[in-house]
Order: sequence, then C-alpha cells, then structure tokens
Amino acid sequence: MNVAAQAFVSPRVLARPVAATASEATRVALLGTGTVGRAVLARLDAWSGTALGERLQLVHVANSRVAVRDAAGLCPRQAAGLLGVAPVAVDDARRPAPEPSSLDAIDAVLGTTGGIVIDATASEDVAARHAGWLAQGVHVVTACKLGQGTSLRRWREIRAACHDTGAQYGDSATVGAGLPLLRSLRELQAGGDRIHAFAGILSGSLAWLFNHYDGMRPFSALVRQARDAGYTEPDPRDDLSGEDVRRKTVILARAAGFEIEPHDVEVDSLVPRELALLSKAAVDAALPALDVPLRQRFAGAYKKGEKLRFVARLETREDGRSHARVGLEALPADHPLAAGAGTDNKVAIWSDRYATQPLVIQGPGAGAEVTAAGLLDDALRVGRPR
Ligand SMILES: NC(=O)C1=CN([C@@H]2O[C@H](COP(=O)(O)OP(=O)(O)OC[C@H]3O[C@@H](n4cnc5c(N)ncnc54)[C@H](O)[C@@H]3O)[C@@H](O)[C@H]2O)C=CC1
Ligand SMILES: N[C@@H](CC=O)C(=O)O
Repeated sequence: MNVAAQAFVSPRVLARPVAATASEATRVALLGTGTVGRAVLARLDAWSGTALGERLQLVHVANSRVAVRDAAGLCPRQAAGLLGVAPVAVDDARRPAPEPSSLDAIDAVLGTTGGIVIDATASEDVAARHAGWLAQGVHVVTACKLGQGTSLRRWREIRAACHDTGAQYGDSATVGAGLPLLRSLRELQAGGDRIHAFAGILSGSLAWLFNHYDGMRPFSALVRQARDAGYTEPDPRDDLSGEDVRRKTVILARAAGFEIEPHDVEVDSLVPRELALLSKAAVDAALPALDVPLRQRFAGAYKKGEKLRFVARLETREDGRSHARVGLEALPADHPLAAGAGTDNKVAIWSDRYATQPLVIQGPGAGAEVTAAGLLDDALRVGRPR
C-alpha cells in the first residue's frame, strides 16, 4: 500500500474540531487521483470536522476515466473509495456510481466564479484549460508544470486571465513541491529587488537518486525505487531527461522576471537514445540502459573526490540577457549544492540585497504528502484568505 493510501487507514487529525459552517466553504474540484491526488484526498479527509476542513468543500473528484460529484459536498474518503483508489467504506455501495470523466463537467459543478480547480494530473488537456478557467473567475491550484512551464504564450494567457478576472493561480507545488521558492522570488521583487541569478537542485527524484547512488547498485534499480516511492513523474524519463527540471527552471525564471521559452534552457539529458525512443509501457524493462553510462560518470567523479548532482542554473549577462542550463555536474564534495539528503531541493538566489551571499532555500522537493500540502496551502490561500 502506498503512502497516500496508508493515510486513509490512519488519518492524522491536523487541526482543532469545530462546528460545520458549509456556507463559508469554497467549492473544490480535484483532478487526478494518482500519487498526489490521493494524498490530497487523504489530507482533506484528515481535516473533516475541523476549522481547515470547513473552508474547502469538495464537490467533484475525477481521474482520466471516471468522476464522482455532489453539489452538496463529497466525503473525501468516500470519493476515494468510489473511484477505487482507497479502501471502500461500508456505506459506499449506497452512493451513486461514478460517471465517465469529462473536463466539461467542471463548469457545471463549480459554477462560473469563485470555485477552485486543483490540478493533480500531468495532463496537457487539463493544463490547456487553466487560462480558460481563470478567465471565468475560477481559481486554479496546480502541481502540474505544463501550465506555466511550457510556451510563453500559455504563461501569458494565464497571467492575463488572472489580471482580468482577479482569479488566482496557485503554483507553489510546481517547483520544490511547495517549498517557498516562487513566493520568495516574488516577494523580493515586490520589495524592489532585481533577481540576478539562481542555481540549485530542482528535482526531488534526481536529488534522491544521486544522494543514494554509490556506483555499486545498478542506477536502474534506484530509479525503480524512486518511482515506487512516488518521487518521479508518471514517466520517469521526464525526470531523467531533464525535461521536468527544464519546466521548473522556466517557471522560476519567469517568476524572476525573465520571459524565456523552454528552448532557451540548455538541457543535458541522462536518457540514452534507445530509451528515449521507447513507448512508456516498454520503459521499465529498458531502464538498465542507464547503468553503464551512469557508472562511468560516477567513477570519473569519484576519482576526483567529487559528487554528481543534477543542477539548474540561470545567470544574467552584462547586457541583461539571461542564460539557463540544466544537467549533471561533478561538484567538489564540500560544494553547498552537494549537501542535502533524501529528495532535498536546494536553491540559491542572488538579488540586489543578496548580491554576494545568496538567499538559500532547502527542503524536500518531491513526494505525495509535501506536494498535497503545498496544493492545499494554495487552495486555502486563494479560496477565502483568513
Ligand atoms: N510526485 C511528486 O512528488 C510531485 C508531483 N508533481 C506533479 O503532480 C502531478 C501528478 O503527479 P502524480 O500524482 O505523481 O501522477 P500520477 O500519474 O500518479 O497521477 C495522475 C492522475 O491524473 C489523472 N488524469 C490524467 N488526465 C486527467 C484528466 N483529463 N482529468 C482528470 N484526471 C486526469 C490520472 O488518471 C491520474 O489519476 C504531475 O504533474 C507532477 O509533475 C509536483 C510536485 C511533486
Ligand atoms: N518528479 C518531480 C516531482 C516534483 O515535481 C521531481 O522529481 O522533482
């Protein structure tokens, strides 16, 4: 049983119980019941009957196949049971059967303004709708990077829609799985600073892999372990190729004031061509194609006392233009970016006030529970701020 499903078995009570006042609650539609979506449901379930739980009313939960909805409010645990992603409760049999999933249902269930869509998918179809929902006055809270981390055009549409309607876009979970990275960049600029540069570890799964890889165990075995722990993208090649880090770099860069396109980021992929060409279904069996090249890179670094880390960098040049790159680097063992444990992300930010000594933000950068917490922090913030 994975982490998110376990949370349904023994939910933690995270806040003080209070009497229900459903009229104050903001309607929420959750898209995605995978690793992150299940953890969102578990966290909402643990909030049932508490002050935090009163602020969000779950009315729709969907995955790519099926959806359940109830305008009067869904019990998160029951919704998970009905969708087959958690143990089924005794009285679930009396609930209406799930219906086929359709993104068109969101308008009807949330109404036109004030509700929140929580995007816990990795779906291009869902990301393509972010700007449209915002333009209707529906808030969007997302873990998916395809909204802000792809074309500049889509990023501008999202920003314009927020500007026009006042709807908010909660993106904390897109970089650093909820760490205060985007917020810090925005607050520095709101206080008059210009961002000069940033450098850091932006992938939780790659951090975990290179924190654990010792050249002895096959790298592919560790990739499977990271996937099973819920750290990788649905297709781990999105992490190993640097694409996920490219998207995060693009999101951070834009938040830092640099309107770059994805192709402006130089990417050094770890995925050999024969692995890149396979269908998603064939990837697992072919992961050992990573083993020899990674062992060679590890051995080269080890001989010099260096550590391998997958690093993202954005620098500004004298003409004010930015240059960004992501890839594997062999760092001296005492380099600040070589420190860290588990899935730690670590990002150094240089700005006017932090011109020589950077601001450094570090903490777990992947995993269902931290990501779900980041999503729900944003939902509470954009819904009805208190
Ligand atoms: N796993 C992690 O540590 C983190 C993940 N993220 C992001 O969270 C998102 C979800 O990741 P996981 O939960 O690991 O993926 P997953 O593959 O476990 O789950 C994805 C879910 O989205 C659903 N889905 C796909 N298309 C849909 C549609 N059109 N309508 C409704 N549901 C749809 C799928 O059925 C599935 O339930 C990804 O964008 C990922 O980049 C962000 C930060 C950390
Ligand atoms: N796959 C991602 C999950 C969070 O965005 C990562 O490894 O960082």
